[in-house]
Amino acid sequence: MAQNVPLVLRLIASSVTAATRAGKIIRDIMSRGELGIVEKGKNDLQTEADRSAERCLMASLSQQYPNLTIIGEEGGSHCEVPSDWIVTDCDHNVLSQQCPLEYIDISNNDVVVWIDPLDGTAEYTQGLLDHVTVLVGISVKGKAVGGVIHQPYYNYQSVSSELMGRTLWGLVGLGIGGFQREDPPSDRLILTTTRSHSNTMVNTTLDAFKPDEVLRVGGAGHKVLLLMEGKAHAYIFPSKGCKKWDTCAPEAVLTAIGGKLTDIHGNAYEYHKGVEHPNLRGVLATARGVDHSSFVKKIPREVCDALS
Ligand SMILES: Nc1ncnc2c1ncn2[C@@H]1O[C@H](COP(=O)(O)O)[C@@H](O)[C@H]1OP(=O)(O)O
Ligand SMILES: [Mg+2]
Ligand SMILES: [Mg+2]
Ligand SMILES: [Mg+2]
Repeated sequence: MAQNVPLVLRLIASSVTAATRAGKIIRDIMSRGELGIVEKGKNDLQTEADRSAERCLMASLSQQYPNLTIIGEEGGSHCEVPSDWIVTDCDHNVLSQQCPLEYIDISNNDVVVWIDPLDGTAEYTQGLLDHVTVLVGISVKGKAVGGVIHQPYYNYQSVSSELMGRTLWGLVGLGIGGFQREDPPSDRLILTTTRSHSNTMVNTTLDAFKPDEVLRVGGAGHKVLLLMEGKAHAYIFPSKGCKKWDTCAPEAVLTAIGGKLTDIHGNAYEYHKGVEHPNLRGVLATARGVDHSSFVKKIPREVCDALS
């Protein structure tokens, strides 16, 4: 039955189960306590959880979609993975959805999958566990249209390990699942930004908005969740450092819910397979119902010039 379902919907349905399995691997590695931290660059860590979660996602998706371009943050080799890391079942709720007409005839060549096996690595190593997400983004003809965000430690302070975690998905033109959206308050301005990759440009920009509150938290996935939960109006990161695998899934899910994610000039990023990986012009994302262009206009001129 799944074979009759259009590729994009099938991919989201497979990504929901694969991302959930990857989240279990991330929790198991933390419980064992051997993180195997490697420094990839300045302020840029990788752990055994990043490597193992990526191998789980890569093996699971490439087995089912052998002709698809799949790009993962950790760029790991395709070595053997434990058989119980390969999950090939689909989420039935996603499969039963009506696919928007524009994606019915999409072929393998039109699609690139962007995988961030563990977003918020710095925070993971510091025990800020609910900042961690697993991101699977699906781009079609260069646009971020589908996404899965799995938060393996959602509710970890209040429920047992079998009950913690949540997985949400979105497809532009269809909507979202696994999540109840909320609007941010109308009487105050709340911004969210990086906690581990801040600099003068970030702080100058935030000051220009005169916010009532700034939530400095980890992860691109986590910050977009805050926008969709009504806990912040905008996610502002006027700096280099984020990459396509950080923003593809969050952009798609946020767009599907009515929000927007662009560079700081208000222009969309491209996600085709030849694109450069870094998001060189920063990130600006706004919640549904928030005027994105008014945020673009308030970014200080010198910051725009530095990221042009
Ligand atoms: N300078 C950087 N070097 C490496 N990764 C970065 C950098 N800045 C941002 N990122 C990635 O973007 C995510 C969002 O940024 P931040 O948490 O600082 O708001 C980070 O969790 C990290 O993803 P990852 O943890 O998957 O490597
Ligand atoms: Mg990383
Ligand atoms: Mg990331
Ligand atoms: Mg990562």
